[in-house]
Amino acid sequence: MTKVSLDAALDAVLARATPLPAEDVPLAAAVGRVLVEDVRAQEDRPTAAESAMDGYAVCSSDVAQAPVALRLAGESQAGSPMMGVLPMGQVARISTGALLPDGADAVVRQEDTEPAPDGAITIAVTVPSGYDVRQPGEDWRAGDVLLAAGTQVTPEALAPLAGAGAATIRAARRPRVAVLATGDELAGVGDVLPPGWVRETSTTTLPAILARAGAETVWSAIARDDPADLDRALHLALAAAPDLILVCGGASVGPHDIVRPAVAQHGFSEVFGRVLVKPGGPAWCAHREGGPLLLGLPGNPVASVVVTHLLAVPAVARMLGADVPVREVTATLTTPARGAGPRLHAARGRLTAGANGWELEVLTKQGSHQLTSLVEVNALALVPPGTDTPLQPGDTVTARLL
Ligand SMILES: Nc1nc2c(c(=O)[nH]1)N[C@H]1C(S)=C(S)[C@@H](COP(=O)(O)OP(=O)(O)OC[C@H]3O[C@@H](n4cnc5c(N)ncnc54)[C@H](O)[C@@H]3O)O[C@H]1N2
Ligand code: MOO
Repeated sequence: MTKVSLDAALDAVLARATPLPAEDVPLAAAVGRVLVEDVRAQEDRPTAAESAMDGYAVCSSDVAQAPVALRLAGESQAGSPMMGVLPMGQVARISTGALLPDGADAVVRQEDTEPAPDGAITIAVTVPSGYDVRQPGEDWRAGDVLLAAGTQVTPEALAPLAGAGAATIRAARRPRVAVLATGDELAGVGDVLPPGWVRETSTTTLPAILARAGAETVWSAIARDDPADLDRALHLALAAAPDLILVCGGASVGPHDIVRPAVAQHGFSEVFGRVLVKPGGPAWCAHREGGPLLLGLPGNPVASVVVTHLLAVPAVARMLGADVPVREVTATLTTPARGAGPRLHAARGRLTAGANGWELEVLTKQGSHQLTSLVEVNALALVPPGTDTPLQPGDTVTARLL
């Protein structure tokens, strides 16, 4: 069984996590997807000169001697432009976003006008040409690349995509994940808890973490520590055509840890067998030609969460075609942080913005069976291997954001 550093484990996982085939994605479902093609604007934005304010479209030379009363020629509303040309010496009522009539070159705001006798309008101020006018193409020109291939779509970027007429985008499809929890002692969240059993947490938690990363869980189940049950569950998991399988539990060295041989029977070969990280030491990885990738997660529920963040989330990012983001900051410890001998210690912590930069509190109850710290955790303190003396408050540590 090969034991590797966390960096080597991540390299091995990423080497086997390739971007998935592209598909057309409706805009409403595009957040988190990574573009495989540039998105170009279909037309200029704005398409023509339009008003930035509610008021009156004028010819700036007509109001050079303001105050001046001018005849009202008509109205240009957003969506219903004024037809024809604005006659010299006249104004047109205009609303924000309405097309500027031909012959006008500026807008006077409503507040700077007053009604005058006979339906005329008194313009109280002078305005230069172009005043309060949105110029055609000032946002972008037809054909401009708005989002380049490789960009990951954010909720905010939906506005320019929609504004540019991109009803669909081309992006790698979402990774499909299967999650299998194993153990005779696992009870469902709503079940009566028999003595000696424990409520199963991973089939709820891990899909949620991976959904945030952009994956969809297409299958999940609990299997018993029984070769036939496990074999059947693996058949079903594979039938769901996943790109990534997470198998939780049975990773360690006990007599009921039968997952590795069961997986091998399905044609998988081991990529690595243990990782020098705490929690998560028994994490392992297996692969078979043509996929899927399989990550074996330690049963201890916190270890499975930590390994999902450290290895499965980057794999999902790579399958989506994204750069694997390094979301790390240097933080000052407000509590001690222990090392874990030759292993990297990924201690659950709470990162906050202090007066002098990021501060990290290592949370209490660091046992990998203890769920309490997951209520507050928002970062992992990465204490390097070989840290024999605990780090102290005031020392700095690398914090990985979750
Ligand atoms: N002799 C050794 N014993 C153990 C070692 C070791 O190196 N030598 N490693 C320890 C570490 S570290 C971990 S982590 C666990 C991992 O063990 P397994 O992957 O075989 O997990 P299980 O034995 O099946 O379960 C461990 C623990 O977690 C609970 N569990 C399991 N699955 C779930 C789930 N889906 N939801 C909630 N809780 C779960 C299970 O009831 C056990 O309490 O091994 C140590 N032992
Ligand atoms: O490393 Mo285990 O994964 O501590 O609980």
